[in-house]
Amino acid sequence: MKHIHLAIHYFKTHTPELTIQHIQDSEHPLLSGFKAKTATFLSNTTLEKFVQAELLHDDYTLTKDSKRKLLSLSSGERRILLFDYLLKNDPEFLVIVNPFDSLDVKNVARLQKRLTTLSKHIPIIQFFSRTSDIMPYVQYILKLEDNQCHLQPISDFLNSESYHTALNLTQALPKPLPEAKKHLPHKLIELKKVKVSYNDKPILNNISWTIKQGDFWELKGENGTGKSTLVTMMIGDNPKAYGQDVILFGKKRGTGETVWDIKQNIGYFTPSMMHLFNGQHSALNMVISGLKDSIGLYKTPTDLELLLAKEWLQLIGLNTITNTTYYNLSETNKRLILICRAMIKHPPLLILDEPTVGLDDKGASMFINLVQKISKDSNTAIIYVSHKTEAELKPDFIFQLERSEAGSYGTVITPTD
Ligand SMILES: Nc1ncnc2c1ncn2[C@@H]1O[C@H](COP(=O)(O)OP(=O)(O)OP(=O)(O)O)[C@@H](O)[C@H]1O
Repeated sequence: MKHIHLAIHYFKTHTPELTIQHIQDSEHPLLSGFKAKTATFLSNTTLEKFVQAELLHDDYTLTKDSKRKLLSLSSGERRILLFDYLLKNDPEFLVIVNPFDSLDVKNVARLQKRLTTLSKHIPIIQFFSRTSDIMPYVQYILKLEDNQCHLQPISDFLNSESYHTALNLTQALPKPLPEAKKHLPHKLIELKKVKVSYNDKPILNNISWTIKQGDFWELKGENGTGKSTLVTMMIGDNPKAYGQDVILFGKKRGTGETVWDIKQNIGYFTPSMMHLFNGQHSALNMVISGLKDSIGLYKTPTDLELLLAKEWLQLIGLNTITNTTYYNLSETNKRLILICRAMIKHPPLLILDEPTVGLDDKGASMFINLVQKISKDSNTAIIYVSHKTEAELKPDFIFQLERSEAGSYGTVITPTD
């Protein structure tokens, strides 16, 4: 029997669970194969349930063989474990929600192969953000309109899609406030022969990396090679930096500087921090709050601060929505606002950890445009961590982590156009 496989554009406003309910209730003749079947969800929400079960009830279902806690695994390792577990249990039909997020190229290929095999035996529904993630076996795009299911052949959908929307970034990047100017060394970060191991397992081996003012770096490496570990060394969050040759903003780690001193110099963004910002603050106040290092705004801003935040919103074309509640913005606009919030102080270093995960093609393209603008027009150094190759990114250098028995070692690559 040939199964129907669907893809659905993933919007955070519609939970996959509710959409699946509509599909199962639908009388559409092509959807009858989903009725009265139990869906297995390969999703972050499912993963989060296992994490909570571990934290709250000492339930080690996923990690009982590895004897490691889920939270001590890298984000890719966690997802692979979940997929292995769920796929072993003979699902009746599968719902996969952005299944390739946080996976390296090899793991993506491995999962694609397994899904292709499974598609011969069970129906699969894929929620996607990036069109390039849609699996070749998918026959229809499903759209919900007024709770009714509409199917469009995949070829019609792909022919009608326009993938890239550039942000019209003609304006200059707003300048920092005059008092924000700081004297920092040309070499912002210096790591020399850094080693990290966890429970005697070597993770990083002799990593030497210098990040200078204004550099634009992409940090790459397979799942579990130590990218996040390396980032935590730089943002002052990893005690393993003590006693090693780690110089952050001119000061050797462990010579009296506080984590706060270090973080003052860093703007940081990763999608998992989005949940911190679900308050009722306006878009404008969210940007200004970047000057105060607070989540919302609790003090009346000065006229200069207001003007500066408006310039940032104007840069990204959102000057008409200054008073809109951040919560009600689209996913893309929320992220653009959070980058402006991180950048309003012109921090010496901006770290973006898998920043486009969950964005659709247009959103990712706009986001990358803004990152490029920041790299060209400011003295802020950027570290961009990602598995996804974004053709438009164009970093100055790539720091590539390669796995070895003795821990990962790092290679500097200068991309050629
Ligand atoms: N606290 C910890 N205890 C034990 N092992 C750890 C701990 N933190 C990280 N590790 C291990 O160190 C290795 C590197 O993890 P890290 O999160 O830095 O990798 P990564 O390159 O960011 O991976 P990914 O691409 O999957 O996010 C992994 O194998 C991880 O399981």
